[in-house]
Amino acid sequence: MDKPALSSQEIATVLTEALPYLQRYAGKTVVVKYGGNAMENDELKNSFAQGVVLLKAVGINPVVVHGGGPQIGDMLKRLNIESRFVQGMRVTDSNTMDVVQMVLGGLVNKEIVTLINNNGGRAIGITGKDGRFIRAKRLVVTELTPEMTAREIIDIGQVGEVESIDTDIITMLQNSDFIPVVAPIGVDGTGASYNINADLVAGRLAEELVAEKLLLLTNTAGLLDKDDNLLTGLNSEQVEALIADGTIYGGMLPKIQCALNAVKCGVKTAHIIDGRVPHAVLLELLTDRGVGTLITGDSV
Ligand SMILES: Nc1ncnc2c1ncn2[C@@H]1O[C@H](COP(=O)(O)OP(=O)(O)O)[C@@H](O)[C@H]1O
Ligand SMILES: CC(=O)N[C@@H](CCC(=O)OP(=O)(O)O)C(=O)O
Repeated sequence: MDKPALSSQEIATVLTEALPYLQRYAGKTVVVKYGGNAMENDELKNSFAQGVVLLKAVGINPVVVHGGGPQIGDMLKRLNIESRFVQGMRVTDSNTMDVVQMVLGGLVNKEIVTLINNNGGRAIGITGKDGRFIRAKRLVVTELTPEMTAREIIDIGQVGEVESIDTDIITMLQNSDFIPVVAPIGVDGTGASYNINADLVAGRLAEELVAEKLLLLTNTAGLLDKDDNLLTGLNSEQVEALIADGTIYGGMLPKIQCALNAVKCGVKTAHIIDGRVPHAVLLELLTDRGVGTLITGDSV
């Protein structure tokens, strides 16, 4: 069925609605985290790539950080390697690390690069090992179960946290009109690889670049309350309360933590948005319609 055409006036309204946003964000950096769960189908992936290319074309600097958790999970299953998560992080032994590098650095990264390039952009895909630009260290995870008398460290293998980020390679690519596409793999001083949750990389990169915005695309309407209602705006105290009462759990934990850290560290706003909505990035950035949860450092 043909899509209903917009009238000329409606088209003009859409374009003029975008004008103040285009003026506000021109020359600014926007870090977009594209979660593996939001890469549901080809149409969605292509509309994401179109949005990123459009931003670059109008003088905004998008930096894409992608995940690929479900894609890693599928490949591990095909290879009969069992996988489990502890506090939202994939336990990563050396076989799993190999698969993480193949899937994130190879398949997913190059698929996004290809989609952006096919839509007329110029994307360059990198992992944190390129130029050693994401320095990582082992993430220490602890737990306290009723049987324990004190918190204990759990070994989750080659899972990393970001130690430092050298933004030179990103700014160099931006200045040459390329769109950086970053896979969340870090490296330590010995050259060992680390599997880092993509939200953590996106948040830290947004901080280091002092980005205007951090957009975290996921597979929910945003942050939901216990009755699945969308929470449109939250500050750090409200978020802490929702973590404490169990409303925020699993994969949403690193997402919300990195959004909070980012806004505390100078990123103007962070948004958790519905990556299942076609053109979610453009709707969030260039229209009056926000499409998810806004996180700010202060009261909202
Ligand atoms: N309060 C919450 N609101 C929305 N989603 C939540 C919440 N708490 C936990 N989640 C879970 O977090 C998931 C998103 O995180 P994740 O699976 O890591 O996605 P992504 O691949 O986009 O990073 C949601 O699909 C949902 O299952
Ligand atoms: C340590 C850890 O859990 N790393 C993630 C990296 C990918 C990721 O973060 O992907 P999403 O954004 O799609 O969830 C993983 O192995 O799944």
